[in-house]
Amino acid sequence: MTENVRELTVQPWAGPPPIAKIRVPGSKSLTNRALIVAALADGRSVLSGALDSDDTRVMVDSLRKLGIAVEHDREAKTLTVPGCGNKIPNKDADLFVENSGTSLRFLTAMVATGQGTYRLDGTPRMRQRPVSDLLLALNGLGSDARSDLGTGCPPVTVRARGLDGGNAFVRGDVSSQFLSGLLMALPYSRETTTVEVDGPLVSLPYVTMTIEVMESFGVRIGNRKNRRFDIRPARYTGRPYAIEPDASAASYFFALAAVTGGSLTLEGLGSESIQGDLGFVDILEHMGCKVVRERGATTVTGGTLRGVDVDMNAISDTVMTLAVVALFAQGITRIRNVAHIRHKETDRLSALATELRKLGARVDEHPDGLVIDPPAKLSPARIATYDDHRMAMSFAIAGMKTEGVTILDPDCVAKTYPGFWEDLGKLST
Ligand SMILES: O=C(O)C1=C[C@@H](OP(=O)(O)O)[C@@H](O)[C@H](O)C1
Ligand SMILES: C=C(OP(=O)(O)O)C(=O)O
Repeated sequence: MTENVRELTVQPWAGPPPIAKIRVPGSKSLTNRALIVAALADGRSVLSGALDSDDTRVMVDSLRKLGIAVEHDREAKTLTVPGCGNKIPNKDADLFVENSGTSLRFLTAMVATGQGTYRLDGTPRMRQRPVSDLLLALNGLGSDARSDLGTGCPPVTVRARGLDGGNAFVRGDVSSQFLSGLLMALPYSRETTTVEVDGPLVSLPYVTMTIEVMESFGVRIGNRKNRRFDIRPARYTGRPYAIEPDASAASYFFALAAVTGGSLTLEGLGSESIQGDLGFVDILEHMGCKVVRERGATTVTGGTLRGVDVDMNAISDTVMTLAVVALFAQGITRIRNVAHIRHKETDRLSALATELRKLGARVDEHPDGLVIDPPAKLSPARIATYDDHRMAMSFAIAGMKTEGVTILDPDCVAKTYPGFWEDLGKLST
């Protein structure tokens, strides 16, 4: 790969298809959940295998501003969290979460369990990402949480006086992070709370993940039926907690195996994984890859690829990865039911349509998805990344198969995977 400050031209894979074992860094979603739950807990937690990236750094910085002295051992990849036993030490804090959706939504719910005034803000893009449905739910439980500019987005001020409990409704079709944030905070309400999801719930596996992390720290959700959750007052207990490698990050290596005909084993991501995004390999299998699922590892071996028609609502962080794999398949690929990805780091459907077209694909953009008709031969292109780590990492895989793919602003991968280019480079050496 040749690199300068602003762009990176990916060197196509040369030589026999890759056969390798890889371990990607820790899961962003598990690290940020474990941090919230450990911070509220009684006692100390040691999180091992934790991710160290922009999204987890802003979470750690925010917890420190709340007075919770999280220690980070970079070498050992551990975060040590002295739980505050739900007594958030600082009564006034300004939290800046850059463009981390999980941090913004989870911290907003967490601080509402405290007593004090907390302001949360982020990048200009974070200021366009919705949060009002979470604020409405918190206000229904006795909080005073506002979107300061009246936009329904950050900046947010929470004047916290603890949560009463009772009945809450939360919308589920914009982001599952509202519900996940609420669920993690609600054991600290004064009374039992029943949360009901209004309408459809996107990204469902992330809610299951939330419940599993809560259970690992000793809190069980009572009833859980028809998108209705009963949460009784309870306390988390600090503990050692091991974080799995990130399944969304793994998707780029699974995709590389798929398009090169190689065989890549992702270690630490086996049949026991609690991350929905590992389901990405099911789609690759459908497209013609061979998939071996074991305890502790998953292997994808590339084959002749055919287009698919797939609902990706549950695993939408891998939409961009699939869209790039679709460029190398025979026939059309249709991706459905992911309108919610227009609210993420960028409008991902629009960004994908624009950049896939630069490579020569014919793309129809629908309100909730894309239809991708791959070209006979890809054109060289300069790929804009829209400050979206997943645009950069996904289109890197196109560059591993095609001459002349240049990724603009490649460092945006730092949001979840600062070592991505290095890890990809190591495979070819
Ligand atoms: O809860 C989580 O950890 C996440 C939920 C998903 O967001 P939405 O629920 O907004 O789809 C996902 O895109 C994000 O990267 C992580
Ligand atoms: C959507 C993402 O992140 P978040 O919502 O946590 O900012 C992502 O990592 O793809």
